[in-house]
Amino acid sequence: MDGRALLFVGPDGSGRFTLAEAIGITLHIPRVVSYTTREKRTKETEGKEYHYITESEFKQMEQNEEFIEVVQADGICYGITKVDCERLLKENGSFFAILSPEGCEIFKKLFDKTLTIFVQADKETVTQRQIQRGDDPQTIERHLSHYDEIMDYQSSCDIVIPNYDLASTAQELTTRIETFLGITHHPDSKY
Ligand SMILES: Nc1nc2c(ncn2[C@@H]2O[C@H](COP(=O)(O)OP(=O)(O)O)[C@@H](O)[C@H]2O)c(=O)[nH]1
Ligand SMILES: Nc1ncnc2c1ncn2[C@@H]1O[C@H](COP(=O)(O)OP(=O)(O)O)[C@@H](O)[C@H]1O
Repeated sequence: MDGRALLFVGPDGSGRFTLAEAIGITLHIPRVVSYTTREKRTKETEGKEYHYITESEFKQMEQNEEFIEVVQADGICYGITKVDCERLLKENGSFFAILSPEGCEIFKKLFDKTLTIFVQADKETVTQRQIQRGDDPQTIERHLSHYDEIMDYQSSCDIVIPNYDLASTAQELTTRIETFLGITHHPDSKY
């Protein structure tokens, strides 16, 4: 596909969603929203974090070949549709996605220009953030069981960014994404 896909990957709780949202607002780049069969959590909103669908709806969409890629993790299905990617590329020329390493590899093959951004934080930090976010203990344990395997993927990414101080991480990442997108600023510009 002709267009630029910015792919966020990293361990759960590292801050992928937070950074993608913040940078998306600054640079006016939308995020492609995945479909999932997992239940919507109380704090989540349909169409914001995900599109929540049943397993049979997911199967039907898969049979109709609507997905550009699908992944199953811990019994939950996730997928991104071709039509959503095409629409965002037509409207904006680029989009963000939050993906597993497998999803990133598929997108790398399908898109002309991809930038893989690995958001990194240590195990203690991601654990604390998930507790604060209100994830239940089983979910945190499930996420942590994938931590080491996901960290191994950083060597395959274009950018590896540690996320501790949110403001400075967002600023550094914005600059690096602007370079990738070929956005230049007037030297006197404050932003
Ligand atoms: N390949 C792929 N991975 C996805 C997609 N949507 C989400 N993910 C990954 O699935 C993981 C689990 O999602 P999450 O919302 O945290 O569900 P939880 O594990 O139940 O808390 C995330 O860490 C993402 O990396 C998708 O459409 N494709
Ligand atoms: N640099 C940071 N400092 C402190 N808290 C952060 C930082 N980045 C993200 N968070 C918080 O940590 C939690 C996990 O971030 P989130 O973006 O949901 O992670 P992910 O999408 O990688 O699972 C959220 O509650 C978020 O507000």
